[in-house]
Amino acid sequence: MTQVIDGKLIAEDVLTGVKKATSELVATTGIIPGIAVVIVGEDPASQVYVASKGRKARECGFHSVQHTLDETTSEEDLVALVESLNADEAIHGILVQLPLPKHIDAARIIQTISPDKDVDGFNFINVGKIGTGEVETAFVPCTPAGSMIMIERIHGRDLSGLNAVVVGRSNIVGKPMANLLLAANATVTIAHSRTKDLPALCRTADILVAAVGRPQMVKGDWVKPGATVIDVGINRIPAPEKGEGKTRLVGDVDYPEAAKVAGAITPVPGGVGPMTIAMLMANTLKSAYRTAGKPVPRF
Ligand SMILES: Nc1nc(=O)c2c([nH]1)NC[C@@H]1CN(c3ccc(C(=O)N[C@@H](CCC(=O)O)C(=O)O)cc3)C=[N+]21
Repeated sequence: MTQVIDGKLIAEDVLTGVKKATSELVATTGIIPGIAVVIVGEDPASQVYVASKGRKARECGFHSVQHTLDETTSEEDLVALVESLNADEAIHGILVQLPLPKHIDAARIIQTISPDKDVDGFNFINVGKIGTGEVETAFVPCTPAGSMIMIERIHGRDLSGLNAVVVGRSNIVGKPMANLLLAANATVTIAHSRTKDLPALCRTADILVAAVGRPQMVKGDWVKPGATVIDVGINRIPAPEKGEGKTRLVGDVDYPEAAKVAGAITPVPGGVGPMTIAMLMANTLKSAYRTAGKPVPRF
């Protein structure tokens, strides 16, 4: 039987640990973990994610602030806001929601966030630490970190002897994911749009991670029987069966087909998405513990 990896459940596990560690930190040091989420513009999908991040942060007992800036905000104003958050002692984690409007240089904004508050793990310092195996002291990007916890539930921490294929080479998911799998001793291949015979390569994977942003691209016959499939995609597609103009969420994997072949698979929704938010809380907690000079709890 195929095991459905329940992201909501595992995320709740992580969040329970975060809540407990937050109470301990507050009780022993008076430090309240603080997170700032910055959003530029009114993209409705982004608003939904940002709202749920704020809600989870408050559930964890964090201090949570949101800055919603106008679509026309200048790059200089955004840099100034990030610098003020860098200097704000009540804030341990800063997240600037991506994508940013075209007139803003996202790379500059990401590098402006202090590496010590970079809970997204996108800053060069954190990217470099993960690339050199310094995973413990880095902020690990939330989606790959959450995916690794799900993989750990199936295979344990040591992936020696397992072939992992990551489809997608983004800085946000594909590359850090590959580095984490490598750090866990998997044999890792990164595939992308220029890869020759992608289906055949995917069939070599004991662990297949789909992070391409193309709805239902990974088909059932790309999956090795018994493999673990991690679907990072979140795509909204038309769902005429639900009524005129309605949509539904699907991943980058053709779930009904792939679920028949896989040993374990993450659904969409309810898979990697909830884990991403949980890891954002875990990273913010980690940052607050570091500020307090206390050993960071592990999840
Ligand atoms: N700096 C930055 N960091 C991010 O981590 C970041 C970002 N920018 N920009 C946008 C994306 C998207 N993202 C999601 C997180 C959780 C769900 C999630 O929990 N999704 C639910 C479904 C939600 C729904 O129904 O729409 C699920 O998969 O079950 C989705 C999307 C984080 N992002």
